[in-house]
Amino acid sequence: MENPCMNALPLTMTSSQKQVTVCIFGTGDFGRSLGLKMLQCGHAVVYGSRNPQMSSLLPSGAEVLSYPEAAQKSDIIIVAIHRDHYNFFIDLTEVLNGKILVDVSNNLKINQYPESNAEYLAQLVPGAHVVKAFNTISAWALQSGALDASRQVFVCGNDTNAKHRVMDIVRTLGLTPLDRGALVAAKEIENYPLQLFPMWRFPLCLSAMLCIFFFFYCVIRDIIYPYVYKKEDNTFRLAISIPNRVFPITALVLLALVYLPGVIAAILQLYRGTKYFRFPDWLDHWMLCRKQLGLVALGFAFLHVIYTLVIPIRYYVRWRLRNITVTQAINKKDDPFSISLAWLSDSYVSLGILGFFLFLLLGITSLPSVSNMVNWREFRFVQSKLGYLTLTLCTAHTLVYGGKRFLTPSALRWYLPSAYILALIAPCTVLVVKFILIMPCIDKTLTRIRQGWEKNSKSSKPLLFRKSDVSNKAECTWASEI
Ligand SMILES: NC(=O)C1=CN([C@@H]2O[C@H](COP(=O)(O)OP(=O)(O)OC[C@H]3O[C@@H](n4cnc5c(N)ncnc54)[C@H](OP(=O)(O)O)[C@@H]3O)[C@@H](O)[C@H]2O)C=CC1
Ligand SMILES: [Cu+2]
Repeated sequence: MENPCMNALPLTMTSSQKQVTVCIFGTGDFGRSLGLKMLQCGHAVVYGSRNPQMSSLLPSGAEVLSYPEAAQKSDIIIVAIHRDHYNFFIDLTEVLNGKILVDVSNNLKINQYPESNAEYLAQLVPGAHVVKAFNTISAWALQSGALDASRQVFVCGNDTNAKHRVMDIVRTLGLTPLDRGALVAAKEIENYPLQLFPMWRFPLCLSAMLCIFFFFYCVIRDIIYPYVYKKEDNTFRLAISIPNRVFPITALVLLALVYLPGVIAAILQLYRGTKYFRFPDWLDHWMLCRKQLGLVALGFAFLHVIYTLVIPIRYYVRWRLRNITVTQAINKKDDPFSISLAWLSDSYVSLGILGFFLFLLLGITSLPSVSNMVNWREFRFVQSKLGYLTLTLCTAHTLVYGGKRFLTPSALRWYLPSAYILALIAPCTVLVVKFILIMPCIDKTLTRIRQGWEKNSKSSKPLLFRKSDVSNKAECTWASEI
């Protein structure tokens, strides 16, 4: 069987680093799991507990003592206790002097206390070197070995030596330490496990809103309108026809919204004549979640593909085809073959296939494992050039589908145009503005601005960059160009 600890050991580790005696305060779930992992990885473990005799279910091979006794056995003490119970540390300040205290605690709410738990511990035991670590690893993951998704351990602390010793222990457990700097970073580290998909919230809410809007729009046009005017019951369209309209529309609008902030940012930079100005908050946030927007759009495009593939087996479609054929046979009259319709239909399908293929390619290259393997230029090429090509193909796919139908007055129902017309507004706007921006005269100015040139170089002072600005652009892996 594979050794649970050794599969990720760094090459530089020496055997002496492995044989550390670690003290763990608290014999609860986390203390037990971490102790077991440490024992498996060759460390000696001494537990500190309120009731050493009562402690059960502890990993065999570990010693259990009272808190003050256990503290004397090691100079690294992992505090696997909830913050509410830290008071007893006041009585241990002497014995903990000069020791490394590792705070693993989490809270129930973001920013629950004015200071981080680690800083609070440091205030209680001023003589100790407090290091924050391990809070992003769950007891369950430690026990089950299911650490693939969360091998990273954020570490921070004011004493560099103490921090490095903790990072060495983290490595011996087969985990990857990430140095987050001084102890002030503890608050951010403690908030991290409490976040619920922060970057996904906006894309998911937006797509839900778009879906709901277009769903009701289509219901009014395709179900209520025929019922009112022709007494036709089209409610069966709720199952496939309408979703297969809502999903591609949502996908196309979301894909356009991936590229819209980049276009807005370019216009802002041109207008201000400098890149050294902050973008407004909303634009900043929008740019940071472009990758998630793109992936949600890809999900909807996927649904559209599946819904389209089942069209030939639908009862309604088979009935209509049979009916048309029978009617033509009875009337002894057939439809002449229309070359233009054949062209339209084939181009529509072909544009859809190519658009979806490039869409998939964009999605795949935005995955960290793939994007880490390409250089910045290759990445920009895929995300920007291929991205715009995808948007163009998908927009053309929709335009060809509608053809002239979109513009005939009979397409209006209660003055409402086809939902596809609305869907085309965002992508067409992005493509037209982008087309203007890549005109040589404008593109030249924009490139100069991005290289640091300023229109009013004397008056404009550089402001601090934001996360989404140039320095961190690489983080945003769906669309990289602004
Ligand atoms: N469970 C998890 O998956 C994770 C937990 N953590 C953090 O690890 C710490 C421990 O969590 P967990 O093991 O789940 O919690 P538990 O409630 O299971 O264990 C807490 C331990 O704290 C000790 N303790 C000390 N003083 C007191 C007191 N006054 N009242 C109650 N218990 C006391 C107890 O050990 P004894 O009886 O031996 O004194 C107790 O077993 C927490 O800060 C938590 O946020 C972090 C990441 C993941
Ligand atoms: Cu389509």
